This record gives sequence, C-alpha cells and structure tokens, in this order.
Amino acid sequence: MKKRYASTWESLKEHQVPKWYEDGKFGIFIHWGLYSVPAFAPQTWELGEVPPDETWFSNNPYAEWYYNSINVGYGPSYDYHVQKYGKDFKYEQFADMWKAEKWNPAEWARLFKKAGAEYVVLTTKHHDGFCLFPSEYTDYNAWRRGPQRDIVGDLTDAVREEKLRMGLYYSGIVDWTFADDPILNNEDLFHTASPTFAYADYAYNQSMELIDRYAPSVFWNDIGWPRQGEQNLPYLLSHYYNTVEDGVVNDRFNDLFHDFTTKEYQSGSANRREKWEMCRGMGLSFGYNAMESDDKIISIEDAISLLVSTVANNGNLLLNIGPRADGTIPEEQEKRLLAIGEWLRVNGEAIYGSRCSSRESIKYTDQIQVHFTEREGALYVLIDAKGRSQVAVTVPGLRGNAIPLDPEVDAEITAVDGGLCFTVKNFGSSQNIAVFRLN
Ligand SMILES: C[C@@H]1N[C@H](CNC(=O)Cc2c[nH]c3ccccc23)[C@@H](O)[C@H](O)[C@@H]1O
Repeated sequence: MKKRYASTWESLKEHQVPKWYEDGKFGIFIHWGLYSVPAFAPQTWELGEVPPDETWFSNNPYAEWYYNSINVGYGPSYDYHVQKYGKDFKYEQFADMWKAEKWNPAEWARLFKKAGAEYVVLTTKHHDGFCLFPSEYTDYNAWRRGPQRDIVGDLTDAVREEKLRMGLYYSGIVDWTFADDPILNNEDLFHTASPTFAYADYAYNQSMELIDRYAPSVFWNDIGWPRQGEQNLPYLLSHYYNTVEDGVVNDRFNDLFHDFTTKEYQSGSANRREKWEMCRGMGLSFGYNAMESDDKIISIEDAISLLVSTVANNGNLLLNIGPRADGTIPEEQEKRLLAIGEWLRVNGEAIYGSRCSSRESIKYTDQIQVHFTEREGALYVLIDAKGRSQVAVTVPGLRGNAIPLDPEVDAEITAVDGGLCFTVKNFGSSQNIAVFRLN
C-alpha cells in the first residue's frame, strides 16, 4: 500500500531517500533556455572561490545569468550585449530567436544513457522566468514562443524511453519577470525576490502543474522558496510524494526540508552521514558559454576523479551540460560524457549500488588519493593518481587479495606490515583511476 503523506512537516520527515537515488550516483544536469542564444559570460571564477559580492555578480561566469548581468548596466556581459545586440535590445527578444531547430531529444537521451547516467535534471524555469513547458500561468514559454514545443515533456518521454529517471529544476524564489532589481550580492539574491503572495501562488501553481503533468523523480528547487509561500510547502511536498512515492527533493527550500543536501562547485558543505549531491558545469557556467572551449573545461580525468571522490563520500554527482540554442550538444561536452560512460562500463561495479565505506578516503598528496566503497559484501579500493602514469601506495588495515576491475590495469599487490601495497605500473584505459575489488 502506497504511503500517504499528510501536509505536515512531521509526516514529510518520514520520507526516506529512495534506493534508486542512493544507487544512481550519476546524473546529468541540463541548463537550456533563452540565455543559450547569447551564450556569453566572462570566464572568471568557480562559485565559492570568491565572495558572492559585487565583483562576482558583475563578472558572473554563469551564462544563464545573462539577464541580470546586462541588467546591472555595466561589466563584460553588458558591454558584450551592447556591442552585439545594441543597448535597446530586450532580453525577451531572445524568445523568438531560440528555435532549437536541430534538437533531437531521443539523441540526447541515448547520449545520457551511454554516459552511464541514471537520472537527468532539466531546467523548467530558470531565474529569467521563461518556461520550457506549456504553463497555464504564463505565455512566456517554449510552447508559445521560440521552439514552440513542450521541451520538458519531449525530453521526459525520451529519457524515460532509455529507462533513466527524469528530474525537473525550478527557480523557486528568483523570477525576473516578477522582480528584476539588479542582483549585486547574496543579500540581494535572497531579498530582491518578489514579496507578493501572487508570486508565491504562481510558484506553487507552476510546481503543482509540473508535478501533475510530468511526475518528476527529482524536484530540484533552486536558491529558495518564496517566503510568503512557506505555508504552502507542506501541502506541495506531500502532494509531490503522494504523486511520486520515490521522488526526492534537494535542500533549497529555505532550509525547511530536504531528502539530500547540495554542493555547487566550491559552495555548500557535505558530510558522509547524509545523502548529498554535487552539481557543477563542465566549465565555470551552467548555461552554454560559447567562449568555454575544450581547453577551458574540466578534463576527463578530473571529471571521473570528482565522480569517484563524491560517491566515496556518500554523494551523487549531477554534472551539467549547456546545450547550444539550436539543440546540439557541444562536442567537448559530449566527449566527456562518453569518456565517463566508458570508465563506468569497466569500473561501475564499484560505483552503482555501492555505499559509503566506514573507511574514510586517504589523501597521500594532491595527486594521490585512495577512496573506498562497499557493495554486496565486497570492499572496493579506488586509487586516484591524477596525472601520474605509475604509483605505489600502501593502504593500511587491508588484507587478502585485490583484483583490478579493468583487465588492462597492470598492478602488483603485496602484503606489508598492517596493510597492502598497491604498485600500479599501468592504468590501462582507466584514466589514472584504478579500481580494485578486495575479496
Ligand atoms: C545550479 C545553479 N544554481 C545557482 C544558485 N545556487 C546558489 O545560489 C548557491 C547555493 C549553493 N548551495 C545552496 C543552498 C541553498 C541555496 C543556494 C545555494 C543558479 O544561480 C545557477 O544559475 C544554476 O542554476
């Protein structure tokens, strides 16, 4: 019998993180929308590298922040906009330039499957307020304008066709079609939001239509929830769980409730005892930034290293792609997804369905770390030797024999006092991360 949740925090607190989310480990985030047309942002810092103050917000590397970056009236994006489109060009004119003319959702879903992802999270409405679904509550949407398609519905169908879970991102507290005071610091971020009950109801109503139309496996709210709408959250979330029993929500509802906590680049914190998720773009931006060339985005081995260290510490990795306005995925992004899929095809036994080991990760040097996962009674030792072709590490407290999951890995394991010494002479095709199963 399906559990029924009452619209109370007590009832909601009984919700458990579902097995599919614990097991899934790797998701694809997608930021796609009007901002994908200009596809511009300065390449400055990772979130959390510098304080979220005027310097950050007027040199924002997030291309999906283009509206605010020009709305502040100065800075690299403003200059770019004036030069390329002219001072009087309004952001909402991008709504008729975004055609998604080369978009094939089935192709995207096949790529995500090949990447080894278990779930996908797509922006349904980002801070600019443009909706990628035929909302009853605004015509500023991709059904009426631009692509003239139900982007959310078409991708949801294609993703589910590939037996992946579909999640939806919603910008709860920030919507620049309701309140667009320029945001120049974190106080603004949380306090320039529309203060009206009308907006709170708008966010509630759109969330309800997303739940009822698409039954998403993840409801990924961003930044916060309208303060005037906090009273409607227990009902909204109980409706969500009563509609999607094994759905999950993140921790961006004003710290009122979550299934999992979130990190974003260097921002946010995580502890191994609680389920968490790391999200980041492949470069410094979530939305496509045409300036982010192959040499400017995360390397394949760093992406796999991030997946391994995240999973070994009880997290999931939600790695973002920023598609072009025409619906194609930049080659450099596709290359990384395929390489991650390759690595997981060989080493995924230590990742999917694994659980955090009681053994903490060991950092020998900046380049050499050893992580542990456990699964079905086996212990996995994941040796991350970034940038090295050979490595020898002694892992204390281990005994027995260790088998590399990748047959191309050439390694010798010898028992030394109180542990096992792993000498890896060749990492094979495993991108400098060799995984061993200890029996
Ligand atoms: C996935 C990205 N999220 C950004 C918002 N993130 C933050 O405000 C930073 C943040 C990290 N952990 C949090 C917890 C609660 C609220 C915000 C954050 C958005 O501003 C970006 O455009 C993108 O959509």
